Amino acid sequence: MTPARAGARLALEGLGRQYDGRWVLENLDLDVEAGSFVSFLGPSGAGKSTLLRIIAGLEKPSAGTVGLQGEGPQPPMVRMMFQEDRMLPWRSVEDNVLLGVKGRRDEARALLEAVGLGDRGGAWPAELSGGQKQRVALARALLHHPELLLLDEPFGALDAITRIAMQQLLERLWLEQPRTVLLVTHDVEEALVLSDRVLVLADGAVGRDLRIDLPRGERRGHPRLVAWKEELLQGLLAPHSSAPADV
Ligand SMILES: Nc1ncnc2c1ncn2[C@@H]1O[C@H](COP(=O)(O)OP(=O)(O)OP(=O)(O)O)[C@@H](O)[C@H]1O
Repeated sequence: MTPARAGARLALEGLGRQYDGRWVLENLDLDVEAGSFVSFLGPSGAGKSTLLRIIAGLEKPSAGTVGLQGEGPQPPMVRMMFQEDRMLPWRSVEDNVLLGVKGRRDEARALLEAVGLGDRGGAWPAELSGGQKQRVALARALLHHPELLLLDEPFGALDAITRIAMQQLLERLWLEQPRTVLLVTHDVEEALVLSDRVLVLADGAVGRDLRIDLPRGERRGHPRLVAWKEELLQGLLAPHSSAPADV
């Protein structure tokens, strides 16, 4: 039984974004419950990153609104994590976690411990593996106690084993601390294993909205998960054959 969770509630209404007269997102309506873990799949160019950037406030929509309701009256804290680590190479790992933050060194150390890098705080970014750098990026995002965590292909550059380890880490941290998570991924299994809900973006809107009600921990290899994966892959492959320019 999943406990009642906090985190930000998200409401998108009539959201649209156009570039050079072409609508990448169009009239998109979406409600995301506080504390839920939602993944976005979709063919390349479907607008997944654009959507996350708009929700993060890094980009303005051409139409519609983004409604964010946090736990208190103030706007919720939102943090975004990207595929590349975006660390400053001349600062230590610990100082990278503390980027833009005064003090709170003990908290940064505790977070590095939580992501399995308790002994690497004094290292330079160049001394870390790709997976370790993404752990640092996760610690840096979590230091801000985001009520909404936006993850844009955070494990896309990692090998398959490291990727599964990172998925497990992310899930553990999410179960320990309530927050809303939106994950953009190309990995259908990653989406199905981690999410309460999987959304497929296609033609500027939500084409598929799947609730994953299988118990966490029993998902990998579960027949229903395998069937969903097959179905989603078929759907994702279909548009590619008719629109090779978007692949
Ligand atoms: N700043 C921009 N100027 C012009 N076009 C843009 C800009 N940003 C994104 N686009 C276009 O918008 C569409 C959606 O891009 P976006 O990066 O959001 O897709 P995506 O679903 O995240 O793709 P991918 O899975 O390949 O990362 C693409 O056709 C892209 O070329």
